[in-house]
Order: sequence, then structure tokens, then C-alpha cells
Amino acid sequence: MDHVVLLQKILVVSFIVALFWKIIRYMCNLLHVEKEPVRILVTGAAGQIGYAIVPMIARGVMLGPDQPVILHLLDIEPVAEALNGVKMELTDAAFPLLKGVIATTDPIEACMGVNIAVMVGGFPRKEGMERKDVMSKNVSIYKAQASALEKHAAEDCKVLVIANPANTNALILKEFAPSIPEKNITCLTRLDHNRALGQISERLDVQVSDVKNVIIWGNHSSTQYPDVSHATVHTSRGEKPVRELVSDDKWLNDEFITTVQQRGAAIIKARKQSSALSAASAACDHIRDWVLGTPGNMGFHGGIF
Ligand SMILES: NC(=O)c1ccc[n+]([C@@H]2O[C@H](COP(=O)([O-])OP(=O)(O)OC[C@H]3O[C@@H](n4cnc5c(N)ncnc54)[C@H](O)[C@@H]3O)[C@@H](O)[C@H]2O)c1
Ligand SMILES: O=C(O)C[C@H](O)C(=O)O
Repeated sequence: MDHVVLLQKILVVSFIVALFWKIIRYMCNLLHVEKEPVRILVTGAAGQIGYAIVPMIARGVMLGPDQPVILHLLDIEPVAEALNGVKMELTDAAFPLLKGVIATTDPIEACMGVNIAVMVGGFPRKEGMERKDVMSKNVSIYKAQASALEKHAAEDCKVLVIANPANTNALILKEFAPSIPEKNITCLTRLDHNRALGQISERLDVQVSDVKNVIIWGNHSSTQYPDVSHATVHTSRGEKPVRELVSDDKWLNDEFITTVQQRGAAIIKARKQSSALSAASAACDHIRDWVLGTPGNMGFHGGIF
């Protein structure tokens, strides 16, 4: 009997707490109490991906439509004027969520107090090169920036490395910033994941949002393995395995895999520059799912160690 009374009391208290929490949130919305701005570092901000990602962040694509942000933009001295141009455009776009912009060529100033670090700074490969061919140039950048992040970023800073070779640069950053928890250092493989979703949705003529749980194994490189063994599509007859719906193992085992593996090179061949808008969008997906969680029964996709 005592247990029943205790359980009833717990339920009543939980209900009251939940009710109060809802009322407080409702009042905050009513009174327009704003959340504290989140500080987001974008390195290589004067480059292609930088130019594509900063308006996405400032519009709430990364952290949601009610999360104010302060952008910390870092690039190198030779492009300082272009970086300032990006800052001017951000002012001119009058984004309501954007509470400030720091544009600098000083890594310490850039890293000061940042909660999220999107590491794009570095050199892209050109046609005919593999991603590992830019390793010697880019790895040294990550060695140098690791200590600025370690010393000056917020304690719980979440790091996303995009510059190639992304997995190696993230590993270097982890080695040279040992006090940043390992779980907070990731690299971008979400672009490969999104590319796989795009291929499946085109092939089956279904909405990309109805395709779930594709996995990319391995590095963000031409040796990666896009895996649809657990992938499903939401249909009017319920969740169906991708393999069953495609019903063409040859396509799934050959063309699908090589298309995803080689998509970066195909874009460089077509644009004479590497992917930028899809990379920026995938970076927003990565951080959004990491910080805000994934919807329903979907997994998080990112490179971790
Ligand atoms: N992981 C992925 O899915 C993915 C996707 C696309 C591109 N990338 C990689 O992202 C990187 C950037 O691509 P991009 O197209 O924006 O290149 P970009 O050349 O247009 O821009 C790179 C920027 O980084 C800056 N930079 C160079 N050294 C720096 C340093 N020490 N500190 C700060 N900034 C520095 C450059 O001045 C330039 O403005 C490349 O390495 C590219 O291969 C990765
Ligand atoms: O392919 C590249 O060099 C850029 C990027 O890694 C991509 O996959 O688009």
C-alpha cells in the first residue's frame, strides 16, 4: 500500500514539475526572452564553403530558428580584405539571429569562448588529386589551431573538421588538443551520407526524407564504404528495406558505391572547384543533429575516433 501511495506522490510531483516547466517556457516565448547567443567559429571563412555556410548559420539552419548566434570568422592575412567583405555582407543581410561577427586573422581572437568550431580552413584538392595529396599542407594548420582551440574555446566546445583529409586533420587536432574531450572532436562524413540518400531517392523516386539509416564506413575518401544493409524507406505500406525496394544488388554493390565514393571528384571535374553548398549544408546537418538530436528512429552520422 505504501508503495502505491509513494508512486502516486512521485507521479503528482513529476506532473507538477512538467507543468511548471511548460508554463515557464510558454511565458519566455510570450515575453520574447531570448536564448543566450552561441559562439560559432568558422575557419577558412573567406573561402567557398565559408561563403556558403555563414548565411546558413545566421539564418538558423544549423541551430534552429530561435537560437541567436555570434560568428567568429578566421582566415589568413592574404585574404583579410575578402574576409572583411564577407563580414560586410553579413551585416547587409540583416539576419535577426545574428548578434555579432568577429572577423580576424588571429587564431586566438577567433577561438575565444567558442562553443562550436567548424574547421574549414585549408587547401582543397584539384582535379586528378586524391584528398590525401593535400595532407602535408593541411595537417600543419590543424596542429597549430589545435592549441588555440584547446586554450581559448569554451570548455564544452564541439569541433567539426571539414578540411581534407578530414579524418586525419581531426585526428591531428585530437592529438594536439588533448584536453578537449575526444567525443567532442568529429569530422564531416555527413556529406557522403547525404550523397547516398540522394542516390537512393533518385533511383526509387521517393522523397529523400523518407530514406533512413544509410551508413558510411571508413574515411571521407575514395575507400569509404556506403552501406545500405540497415537502410529503409518509409512507404505507404510501412518501412521497407532499401535492398528489397531497389531489387538490383548489382547496382547497389557496384554503381551506387562508386558513385558515392567518387562524387567529390565528379563535382571537381564539373565545377573546377570542390563541393561547397552541399558541404556547407551537410555541416549544418551534422551540428544540428549532434546538438539538437535526430528525429525519430534516425541515427547521427559523423566521423568519430
Ligand atoms: N569533408 C568534406 O566533406 C569536405 C567537403 C568539401 C570540401 N572539403 C574540404 O574543405 C576545405 C575547404 O574547401 P573550400 O572549397 O572552402 O576551399 P577554399 O580554398 O575556397 O577555402 C579555404 C579557405 O581556407 C583558408 N585558409 C588556408 N589556411 C588557413 C589557416 N591556416 N587558417 C584559416 N584559414 C585558412 C584559405 O585562405 C581559404 O579562404 C578543403 O580542404 C576541401 O577539400 C571537405
Ligand atoms: O572531393 C573533394 O576533394 C572535396 C570534398 O571532400 C568532397 O567530397 O566533395
